[in-house]
Amino acid sequence: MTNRLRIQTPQHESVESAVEALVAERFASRLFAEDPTLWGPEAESEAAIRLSWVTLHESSRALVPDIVALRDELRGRGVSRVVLCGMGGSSLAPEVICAAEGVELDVLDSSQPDMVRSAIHDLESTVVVVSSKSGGTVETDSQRRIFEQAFTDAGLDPSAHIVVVTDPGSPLDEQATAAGYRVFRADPHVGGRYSALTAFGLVPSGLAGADIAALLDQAGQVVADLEDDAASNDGLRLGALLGVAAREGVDKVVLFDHDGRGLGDWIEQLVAESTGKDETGILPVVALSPGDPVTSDEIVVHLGTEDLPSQPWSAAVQGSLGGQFLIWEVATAVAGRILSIDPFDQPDVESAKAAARELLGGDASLPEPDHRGDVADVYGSSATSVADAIGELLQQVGDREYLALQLYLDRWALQGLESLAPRLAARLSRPVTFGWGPRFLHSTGQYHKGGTPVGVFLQVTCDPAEDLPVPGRDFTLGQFIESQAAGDAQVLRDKGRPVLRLHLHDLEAGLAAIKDALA
Ligand SMILES: O=P(O)(O)OC[C@H]1O[C@](O)(CO)[C@@H](O)[C@@H]1O
Repeated sequence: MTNRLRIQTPQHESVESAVEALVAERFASRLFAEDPTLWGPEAESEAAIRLSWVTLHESSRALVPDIVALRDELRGRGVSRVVLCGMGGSSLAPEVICAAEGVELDVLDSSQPDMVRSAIHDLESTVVVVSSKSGGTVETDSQRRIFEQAFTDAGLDPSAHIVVVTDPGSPLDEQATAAGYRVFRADPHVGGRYSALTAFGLVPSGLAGADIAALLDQAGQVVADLEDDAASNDGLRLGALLGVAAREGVDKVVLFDHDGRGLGDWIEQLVAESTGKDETGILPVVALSPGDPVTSDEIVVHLGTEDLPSQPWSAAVQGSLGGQFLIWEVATAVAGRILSIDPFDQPDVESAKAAARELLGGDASLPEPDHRGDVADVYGSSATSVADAIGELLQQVGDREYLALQLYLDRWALQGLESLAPRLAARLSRPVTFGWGPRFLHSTGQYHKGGTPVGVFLQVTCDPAEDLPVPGRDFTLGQFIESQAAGDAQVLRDKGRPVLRLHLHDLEAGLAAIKDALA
């Protein structure tokens, strides 16, 4: 498939001169030579260990035969269902790769007890890929423990059904090696959100049946263009467009994927976690239809088409999936350069994790609700009904603000709730993002806490139908997800942002009340 980028901007000269400056300083060839000095002295040490993604189309080749052989061996044993346990960069790329090829992959990126429990079935024919770069992400570690227990209870050997992807020497590497699991060690010089073409993207996708060799070929085909110090370089042009737009205050990017492969969710993490820091950045807004409402501070990007949207700031990006991964990674690195931020760290993600750890470990107490109700408890508002609390929150969405809907619910069971976002955006005439918790904490979570401080937040949590203990830990998943929501709310409030949390005791009635109030 031909790769093609079309852009439209009212600031043609500024974008052109940004591209010319990048060409003059040989940004592209230096990036592909892994030059860590491109983002300034403060970013240099992190960049020095994060740039190997530019060569993955070649260096990841060696993985392909091993993954295909394991897939054949598993299928020979009747193991064909693949569940992926992993958060953010450890799960978003495989989700897109498998969706693009129409192969089944159950992506379990949640700590919601009902959702995790619903993944435990057909164990005899299931392989669980446990993916974590750091090897310390609590969601992933908890899922691993739960599956180990489930396999053992079913009389199955966990080592015959669990495959691990992690960085060499991580705590997970050590545990998994000791337990006799099959371990794929990823390239440690690639950050999570740039890891689509490492073992993190390839192992689960390949086991599920995707053509991973073709994906690497596709990436290889765009390298010559992307490393070229030329004004025609699509990575430079897209990055310059995003960076210049953000500098002009057009700092939200609406992403609509015409191919329906969910590429927007992958770009969302890449752009939000890479740029959303130092109180600046680009907020991605995933659109559900090409006609979703757009505000004047948004740039609209359509994926999988050559047809430019009609908005003044817009782009159309067409191409193979492997090519798109690389083009967006280069563009994000370029936008980071233009915004003078380090596109390879995520400094504010840790603050919410730390707050959740304190709440879970009993070092801090969970907040009491401001109002207790039969259907829902209210936190962060003096209102005594769902409708009034939401009404008050929406009052705080002014001309500069955006609203973030953050639902810590079972995303498999409640698919379709995403449509609340565009409907609300039409009502408010402001951008509205939608995130399933805790998935979004590893994606837009960095931007919400570290980016431009104009977010207004609605959190929804619920009593699980049935809680799930985490084997070997002194907490349940229900306690964990509540601590995650409360921890994130605490960090946001400390930063002066409005956060309303509605905790539903009756899921159906609570969601109906929320939908009514938002409508
Ligand atoms: O692969 P890990 O180490 O489990 O991390 C998962 C995700 O968590 C983050 O570190 C932070 O949310 C992401 O950058 C990363 O993709």
